[in-house]
Amino acid sequence: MIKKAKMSRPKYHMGQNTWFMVKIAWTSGEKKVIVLSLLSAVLSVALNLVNLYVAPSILSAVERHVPVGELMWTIGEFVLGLMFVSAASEYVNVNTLYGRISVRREIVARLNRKAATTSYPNLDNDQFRKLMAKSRECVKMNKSATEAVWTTLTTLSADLLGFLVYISLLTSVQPILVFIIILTAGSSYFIGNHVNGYEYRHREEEAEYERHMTYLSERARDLSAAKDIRIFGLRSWFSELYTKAMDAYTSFHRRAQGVYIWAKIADLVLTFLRNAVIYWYLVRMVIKDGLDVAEFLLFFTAASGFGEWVFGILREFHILYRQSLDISTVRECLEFDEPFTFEAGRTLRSERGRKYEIRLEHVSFRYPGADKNTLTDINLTLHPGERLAVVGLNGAGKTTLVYLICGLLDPTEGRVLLDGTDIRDFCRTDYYTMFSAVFQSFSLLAGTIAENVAQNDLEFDRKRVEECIEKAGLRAKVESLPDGYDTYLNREVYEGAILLSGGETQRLMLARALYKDAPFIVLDEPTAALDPIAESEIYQKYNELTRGKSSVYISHRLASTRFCDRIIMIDGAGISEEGTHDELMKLGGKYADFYEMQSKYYREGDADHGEEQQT
Ligand SMILES: Nc1ncnc2c1ncn2[C@@H]1O[C@H](COP(=O)(O)OP(=O)(O)OP(=O)(O)O)[C@@H](O)[C@H]1O
Repeated sequence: MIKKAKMSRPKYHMGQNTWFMVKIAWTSGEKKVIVLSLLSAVLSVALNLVNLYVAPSILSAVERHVPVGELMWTIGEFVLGLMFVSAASEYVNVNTLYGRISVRREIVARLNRKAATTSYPNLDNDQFRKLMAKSRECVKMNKSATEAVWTTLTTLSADLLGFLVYISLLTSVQPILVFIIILTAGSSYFIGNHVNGYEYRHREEEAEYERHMTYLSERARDLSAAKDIRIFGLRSWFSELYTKAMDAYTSFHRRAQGVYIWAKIADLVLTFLRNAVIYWYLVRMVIKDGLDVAEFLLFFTAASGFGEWVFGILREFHILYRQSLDISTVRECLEFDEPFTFEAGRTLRSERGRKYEIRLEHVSFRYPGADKNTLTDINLTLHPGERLAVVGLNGAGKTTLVYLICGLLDPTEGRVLLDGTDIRDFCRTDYYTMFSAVFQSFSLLAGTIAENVAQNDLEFDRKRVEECIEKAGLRAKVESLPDGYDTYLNREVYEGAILLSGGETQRLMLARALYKDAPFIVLDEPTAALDPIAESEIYQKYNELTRGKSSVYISHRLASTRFCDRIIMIDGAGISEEGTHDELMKLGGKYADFYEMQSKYYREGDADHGEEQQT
């Protein structure tokens, strides 16, 4: 059973979204998109009018027995007119394409900016994530709403202009004709629209059948499934499933075709009625008012064409309505509320060599939707220049604490203060400049090793990059590569790029943190992927790596936290123990238990190993 997703009302209507697109084109230096769209509409109506008048004018000249020269002149004028308008129209259409792509690209850039700079909690917010995913669909291709809307606006403008021109022509003949044509074309449109909307209304159902068939045919070809298919003799089961899916899909389309036939019949009947009425009126005018053949042809063609304009206006409004829903989605995503303050906050410049203090006052934090706090009533001061270790079991809240310190999350209760000022008052982007960090999940960009360390592809201090790579213990590896510091990372983008191991990547991230040289350094399990030798090397260098900075260090290996000035143990939502390694060992609490447990494991491991070797 396919569930229908509940559609919420769009925030912006058609007019507002059209204005939004016009404003983007205007401000992004693509004014010509607007001008060319209007020009294209005018040319399209002009072309239609030339075509409308060509046959009646020549017929009228023939009827009046004008000299051959004059007749040829009339024909020549129309041919030239048609050529000129068609060429101009083609020129405009070709030239409008790149501008439209540019406007769409501007929206893509805005979405990318939003995704990269939005407040961290938004990335965890379902509504924001859905809006972002939907928005990406709305900017993906030429036929996406943010580009195709220009075609709709152009066609709609042409339809409206054509409608006005034709209405003035036809009301001069018979106003009632105008009314009848609007009525029949309108009815034909609404019936057709309702019926043709069948596929749109059932698109989820159709997509489900398609997904099912694609899955089955892909699995049948999939190498990893090939063994099971053969060993377990799944071929006939697969065929049966595929036949069932195909039958369901065919039956869906048969149902849809059955519905469409009624739209066709309704359209035929209405067109027949409309033409019959037009013929009747015009024939009556020929008999009663002496309308000549050329005029008859002109008015009959105009009356039939008028229906097209009416139909076109309704159709384009409908398309615009759907595109407007997509544009509204993009706007809602771009305008998604930011829980943090950025430009409006106080500016903050990190001063080289200056040491700062961070204080957490009665800080509690609960993830949205969670039924209990991850952290409760934390009071903690990270003193200037202090090296603080945070330890605790899995899920105790260590990373969450670090996110609160770094300003990636805001407390649900309490405050985080930087030198006495609530960090919510600062521009958050400025606040982030205070931190160098190595998190558990890291991000390598498609660029060279040097660019990844400097986080910049334009200007960077190459010597400092090399020093940081050296400190992080990656120099030998980097220098062994043919392109050294200019070696590309990320094989998805660069052919021949290299793949670093987990430990090498972690060292690279450490080099990046060192290069940034911020007042605070945050290391969340920075040695988890390192081998014991590399890990011990980092511990030995820890003083040097964090010299002149305050640091927060998370680790599960308690032996590695001994060199920190203070250790806090997080347990059951709060800080349960606090002190130096020796103080905590003396206390004999959980820290001491865990430490003993780990040391025992290693000692026993060594003993077992030793025994094994002896036997
Ligand atoms: N985005 C999130 N939404 C909801 N709950 C979350 C989210 N991130 C973490 N949590 C929950 O918060 C708790 C603390 O997570 P956190 O990652 O801070 O723990 P940790 O002590 O760093 O764990 P580990 O040692 O495994 O890295 C966990 O129970 C986790 O499931």
